[in-house]
Amino acid sequence: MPFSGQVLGIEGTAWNLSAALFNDHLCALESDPYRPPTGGIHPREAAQHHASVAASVIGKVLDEADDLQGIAFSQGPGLGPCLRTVATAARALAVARNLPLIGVNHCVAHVEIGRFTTGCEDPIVLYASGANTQVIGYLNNRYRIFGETLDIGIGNALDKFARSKNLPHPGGPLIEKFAVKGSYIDLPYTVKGMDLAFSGLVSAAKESRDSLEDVCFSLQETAFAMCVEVTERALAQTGKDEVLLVGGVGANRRLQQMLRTMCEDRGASFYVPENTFLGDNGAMIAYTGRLMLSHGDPLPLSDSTVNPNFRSDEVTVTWRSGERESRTTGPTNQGAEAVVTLNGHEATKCRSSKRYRMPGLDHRLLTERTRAEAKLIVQARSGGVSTPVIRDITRDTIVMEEIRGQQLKEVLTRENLTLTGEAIGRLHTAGIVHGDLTTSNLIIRDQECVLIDFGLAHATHEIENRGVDLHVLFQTLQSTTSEAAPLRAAFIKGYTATFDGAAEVIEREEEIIHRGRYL
Ligand SMILES: C[C@@H](O)[C@H](NC(=O)OP(=O)(O)OC[C@H]1O[C@@H](n2cnc3c(N)ncnc32)[C@H](O)[C@@H]1O)C(=O)O
Ligand SMILES: Nc1ncnc2c1ncn2[C@@H]1O[C@H](COP(=O)(O)OP(=O)(O)OP(=O)(O)O)[C@@H](O)[C@H]1O
Ligand SMILES: [Fe+2]
Repeated sequence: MPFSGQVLGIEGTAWNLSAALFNDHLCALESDPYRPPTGGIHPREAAQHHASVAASVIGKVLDEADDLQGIAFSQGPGLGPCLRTVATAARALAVARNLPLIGVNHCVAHVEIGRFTTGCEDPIVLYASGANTQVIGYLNNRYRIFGETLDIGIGNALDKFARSKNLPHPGGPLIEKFAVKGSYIDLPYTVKGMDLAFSGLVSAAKESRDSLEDVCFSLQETAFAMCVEVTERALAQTGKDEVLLVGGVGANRRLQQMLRTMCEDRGASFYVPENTFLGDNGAMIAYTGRLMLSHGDPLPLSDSTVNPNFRSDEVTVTWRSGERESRTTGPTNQGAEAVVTLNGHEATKCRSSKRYRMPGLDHRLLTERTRAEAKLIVQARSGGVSTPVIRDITRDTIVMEEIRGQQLKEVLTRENLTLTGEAIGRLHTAGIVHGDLTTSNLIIRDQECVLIDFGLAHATHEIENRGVDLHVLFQTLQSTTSEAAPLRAAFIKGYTATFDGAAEVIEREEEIIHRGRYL
């Protein structure tokens, strides 16, 4: 029998105390945002705000209830004091009314309300909010994180910059206004595989002596181009053909436009919910809570402790059927950033201009990456790493030997992961990091692992960069197979055999996984 009845959802992970009532449609939604008088969000003050308005906000929504069946709340991620305030209110209500309690993952809720309100089915999600910047896709009953920020969320990055210019919180919408009158200047662009970092960009923007309009414009252009690039990468890797934008920063028109352009050029569909459902809101919690309850996921009170670092891939999704069949790729390999044509002997890799990004940025990325790629392929070969032989190079094109073998993603065995570990160990010994270690950039041929796609590679001995190399690979394994752990162990075996500094890098990779995102 289909589930009927209403679920109350309470959201309060950071700036917005919001409650909603969901049946098979939204019945009521009330919010009371916290606005810091100065500076950014102060967790304790925000929690005090939530505590002082909760009764009235929730009360108004409950006035509309006539068939209440459950109480859902944001269990995490978010700011500890805020989460605890909301959880306390939710527990009290559930006990008083003898109703089931449902602990909702806030990130999953952003995705679910986005799918519901736009009607998309199986998208690659760009979740761009204050605290989070993630590229998410559904696989084997979980929302997998393909890539994410390695330091701060994009919204926090924008807000930090705005604060440094004495603009009030939240800075994102104001930056969007100033940007309208700006022109493009170069700022640091940091993409590592499907991960991103914003700190360097924010520091450079803060220090820039150009006009506020120009810096706001270029900050947006650079940060958004980074997000669109990793989203396109996830599309190319998974073969999915829908993109969904969620999170508070999703309200930005320029970000929406850039994603729409990228999707048009790739033949994918772009979806974005209306603003009410983009930033934090109670409706997303009520809706997702109702989905969970109707599939039998209530939460015992003893398990209702909040989790400030709750990640989307920790949730088993009980309410969705499998992902849709992926599209098959055509005769040319249209990767995320280049078109590669193979003729049986040679591979011609031509980097494509991207309409979504500024011509200046586009030209810079194409030239820098083509040049760096050719140079590092040659250097890696001299360090004993198997790579294609380079035959020719122009501004945006490299002609190289075609490697005839199987992509690692097609042959994910322990033996092949050990071969991969050996190759990466040699690469790191040679002082090079690959920068994009996904399983389609590793080709297994004649009992060896050949490395291709050095577009994001660089020469460095830094442990952090090596750690990120491993992290990108392990994340790909995590998001594409159900037996990531033994494959990871097999990789480490090979890596340790060919690289003296392996232990330190493996330790760093573990640190990267556990690093908090709420800086
Ligand atoms: C865990 C949870 O607390 C957190 N929530 C959160 O970050 O609030 P959200 O409502 O999703 O996003 C707020 C961010 O969204 C930015 N923002 C809002 N409108 C914007 C605009 N037009 N352009 C750029 N940024 C904008 C704000 O500057 C702020 O940084 C999250 O989802 O990560
Ligand atoms: N030298 C080569 N020999 C054989 N196949 C190749 C070669 N270079 C590239 N390819 C094929 O083309 C695909 C795309 O190449 P590459 O990864 O270099 O481009 P890309 O646009 O950077 O892709 P992505 O961003 O998705 O990693 C590879 O996954 C591989 O299948
Ligand atoms: Fe959020």
